[in-house]
Amino acid sequence: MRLRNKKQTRPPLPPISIRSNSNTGGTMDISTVESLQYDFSSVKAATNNFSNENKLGRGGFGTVYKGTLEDGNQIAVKRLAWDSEQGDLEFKNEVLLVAKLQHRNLVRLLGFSVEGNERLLIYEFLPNTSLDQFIFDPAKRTLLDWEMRCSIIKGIAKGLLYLHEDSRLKIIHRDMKTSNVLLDTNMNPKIADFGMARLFKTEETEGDTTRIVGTYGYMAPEYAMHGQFSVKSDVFSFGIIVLEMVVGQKNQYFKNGDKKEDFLSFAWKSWKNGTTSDLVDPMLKEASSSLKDIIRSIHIGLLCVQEKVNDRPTMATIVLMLNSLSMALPLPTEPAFFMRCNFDPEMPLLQEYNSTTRSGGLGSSQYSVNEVTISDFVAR
Ligand SMILES: Nc1ncnc2c1ncn2[C@@H]1O[C@H](COP(=O)(O)OP(=O)(O)OP(=O)(O)O)[C@@H](O)[C@H]1O
Repeated sequence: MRLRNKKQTRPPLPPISIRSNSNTGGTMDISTVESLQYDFSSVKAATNNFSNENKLGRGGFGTVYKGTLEDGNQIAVKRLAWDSEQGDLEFKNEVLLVAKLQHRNLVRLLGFSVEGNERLLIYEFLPNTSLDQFIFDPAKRTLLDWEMRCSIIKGIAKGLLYLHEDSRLKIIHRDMKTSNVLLDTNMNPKIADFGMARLFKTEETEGDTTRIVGTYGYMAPEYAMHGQFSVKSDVFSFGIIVLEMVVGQKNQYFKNGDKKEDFLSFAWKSWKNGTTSDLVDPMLKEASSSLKDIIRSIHIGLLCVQEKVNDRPTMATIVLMLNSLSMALPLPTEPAFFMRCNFDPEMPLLQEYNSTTRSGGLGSSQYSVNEVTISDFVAR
């Protein structure tokens, strides 16, 4: 059941004109807006006044709370750290567009609430939280056997394909990472935070931007360094996720016994030396009879993180590669970031790039390898 909407308390809003990248855009009437609009005070009550006990986590766009509606239904409420100049109407336009994107592998946006400067997004609640909390946790990781990891990888790929090609809009996620993949009760993956670049009024079409939304370690170099984003920068991030799923470690560095090595460098070195199985999570190696399939996933991951943007496959091709084990795969070329030689694991990955490629650049100390979302900075 939906919370009481604002029909009785607000003057009617004008019809909203929907902008769309496709030809299917049109004009949406007031009833559509109102069906998605939640009453602010009811959401506040559902989250117990945005209490700390209900806090699920905090990301680059704001804080997420668990909420329980009067009828007992659970929701996740993202209280946006709103610094955009975007007006109410434009915000509502964008929410309407994003809410229309519905797919089994996307977190469902149920609605929104606006009150003064407050902006809330209301999502379906996913009790198993995010993939990072499983794959990087030594105990929980054991719950993810190869079959499950493979099905999660395929689900993420399908969700991204929908965003890139199959939805009415062409959405480039720009911040794909394991913490943006939520898991439902059946461990079906659902991509979160898609459309945030739209809502925060950063440019959404392919091209150059001076406003970077993304997380170090997952960001394609052309995006991190030059603000150039495309579906292929999402493919790069997807490749990192695939590798992390197989390796069972964050992409910061690879723990090779007592040694720490740069994640992608080690992956590439192992591939070149024909020792790719060294990368595989020992837990998978012990339990699985599908080492060949696991190595194939590493192969696909390496194709996604290739330095040359055009060499990276599209999500459509990746879905095919994942589903058709007999499909021949091209040989990967060197990944991006591989040129780093003297790897210092304490040094954030892109600091080197910042110091060499950005004049003003980022305040380096506040950025870590893959923990921080950069939601808005002027790069050049
Ligand atoms: N719909 C949801 N259901 C359950 N938990 C959620 C939901 N959405 C978010 N969370 C939890 O809240 C945490 C914070 O989410 P949020 O998307 O704000 O941050 P993030 O993904 O960690 O970072 P970023 O903003 O950089 O993407 C997530 O890690 C997840 O555990």
